[in-house]
Amino acid sequence: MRLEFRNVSKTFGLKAAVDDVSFALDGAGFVGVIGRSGAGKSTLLRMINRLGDATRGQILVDGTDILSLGGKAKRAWQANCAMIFQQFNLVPRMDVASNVLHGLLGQRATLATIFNLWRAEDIRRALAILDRLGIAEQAAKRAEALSGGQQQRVAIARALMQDPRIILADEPIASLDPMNAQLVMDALKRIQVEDGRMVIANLHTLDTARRYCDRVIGMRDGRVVFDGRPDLLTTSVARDIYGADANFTEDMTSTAIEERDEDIRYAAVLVGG
Ligand SMILES: Nc1ncnc2c1ncn2[C@@H]1O[C@H](COP(=O)(O)OP(=O)(O)OP(=O)(O)O)[C@@H](O)[C@H]1O
Repeated sequence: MRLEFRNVSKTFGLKAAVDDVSFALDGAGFVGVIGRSGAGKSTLLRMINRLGDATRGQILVDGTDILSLGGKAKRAWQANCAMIFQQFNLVPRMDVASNVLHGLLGQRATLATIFNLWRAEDIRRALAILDRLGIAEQAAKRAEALSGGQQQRVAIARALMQDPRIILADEPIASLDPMNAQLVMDALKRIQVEDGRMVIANLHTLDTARRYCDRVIGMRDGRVVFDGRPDLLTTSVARDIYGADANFTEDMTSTAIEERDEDIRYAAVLVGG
């Protein structure tokens, strides 16, 4: 799959949240979008699945401008790019399995979904996805009873239910402690590598971008100011992206955890890796 931004801008009033952005992504990979708050990361991501429209430009997916899609074609595209959010956006009082099955809303008859009548094969698939993410035993619990890291993995499971080509993640670990952040990032990475799906994640820390991404896009004031491999993200490049002064240190964007042995073993058990 080729995803190409061509001179894409999005303005709110006079403010250009995304300003003449062009880049192309070829094939599956893990792409991180970094930049300080207000740089335009969310706006960029939301245009890809048409949660927000662009003011100018084209977003080409295998040659088709997805910004020009309407009606059924637009919905089909949206089903192909699932989104996960910082605040998980689950239905808190609903059980985990039903939350996951909600990934199929729009693909199944409305009446059946209102009454929570799902096909046996859908239920089996939801449970298999939960199992893959290491949270099968939570399937019958209410979503609100789970930890943040578990809830985010439920949100990932719901996204996978759509069988999307792209997973868009808007600050997926910003509300999580470092341990749970690692579990969630490991789960996203596995999905990207094993399934060959493209993952595009807005990340608020440099160390996460370095550790998980194949490609990093750095934004500042709506513009792309860095686009390349994570190993090219030197401190001075980072300083430029974050618009920081000479006092900038990487710790300012860091959530690095101490990698104690038991943490690593625990993570491996939970994600089944
Ligand atoms: N619906 C909106 N109406 C008006 N201005 C908006 C709207 N959405 C975003 N903006 C503005 O556009 C700019 C980019 O916002 P955006 O949320 O994309 O940045 P971000 O990099 O994702 O930041 P954060 O990490 O804080 O979410 C900001 O100046 C923001 O105030």
